[in-house]
Amino acid sequence: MTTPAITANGLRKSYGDKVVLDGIDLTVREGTVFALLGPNGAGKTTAVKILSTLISAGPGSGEIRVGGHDLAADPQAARAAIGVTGQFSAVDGLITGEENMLLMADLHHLSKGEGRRVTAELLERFDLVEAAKKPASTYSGGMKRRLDIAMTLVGDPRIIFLDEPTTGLDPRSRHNMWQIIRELVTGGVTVFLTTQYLEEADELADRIAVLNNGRIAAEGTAEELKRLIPGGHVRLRFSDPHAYRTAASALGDVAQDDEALALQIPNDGSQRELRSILDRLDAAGIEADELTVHTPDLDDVFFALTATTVPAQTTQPKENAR
Ligand SMILES: Nc1ncnc2c1ncn2[C@@H]1O[C@H](COP(=O)(O)OP(=O)(O)OP(=O)(O)O)[C@@H](O)[C@H]1O
Repeated sequence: MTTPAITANGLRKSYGDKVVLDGIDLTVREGTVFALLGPNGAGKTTAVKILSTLISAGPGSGEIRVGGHDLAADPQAARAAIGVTGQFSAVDGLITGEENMLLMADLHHLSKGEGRRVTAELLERFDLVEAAKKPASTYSGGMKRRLDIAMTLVGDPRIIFLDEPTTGLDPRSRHNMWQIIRELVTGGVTVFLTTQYLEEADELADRIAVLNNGRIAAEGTAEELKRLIPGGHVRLRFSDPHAYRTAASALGDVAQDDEALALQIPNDGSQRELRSILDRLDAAGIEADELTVHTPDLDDVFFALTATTVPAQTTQPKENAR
């Protein structure tokens, strides 16, 4: 197994007596997208700032490793492996997109020729050739974000932190950004993303952690998280009323819709529970005309986990599935 791109144990940070991160553990596998989700003020940006060496972790934090380097012992080496874009963007509005890129190439000590070559290639890749000679302040939100990512890639980072990369973008620009992120990952880059958009995490992330009240309220794949909360069910529809009634009695505790000849059975979406329903139908010699599995969407999960009345869960998602 390869070394994870990022690991953090017991990450803590307080401002005065306000505890922002209360001991969070994170592991991000290489070449994957990890999404840190949370409501406003949950501490997402703080976590990104610590992991990307912009601020130090609080006292009592455990070991943090980024790109294989211990952040406390060798922050410089970790810094060389990462790129950061987002709320604290490096784009200078007063100079052109191209000049921003060339400046970045200088910062990375590329030769003049190499800097120009990389700049031209990235401007092309991020569809910024036409705008290259215009001041960055004239760019749209989507163009600025693309320039920001292009600037980050000048240093050829293996790990990229994207802090709310699509906040404020229109749907088309958001989809463009998602495509860019997917291409980065296809190229082997690890992406650590923060977002308030559940749809974004659902679309992009291999794993999602929900941050709430300074702790990880839950972590897993989108599917695992959706299974954490009630509301999932299997719906069976029949065309034959006799089969419908036989199924209802074979399955026992089910909600019946006599008009639609449909049965609704509470289910966590797991293969085991689904098999048990199918086995009972088989044993009764009945076949449904239609079977659909409904899992709650990530919105349901987010609201359930970040509601103030819900206590933090720190165990593995699968064990909390029911
Ligand atoms: N430098 C600072 N000094 C004092 N408090 C701070 C500082 N930086 C952040 N905080 C506080 O820490 C908490 C977490 O902030 P953070 O920016 O990490 O949240 P976030 O999850 O990124 O929120 P958002 O989605 O609104 O960006 C907030 O209550 C914020 O006010």
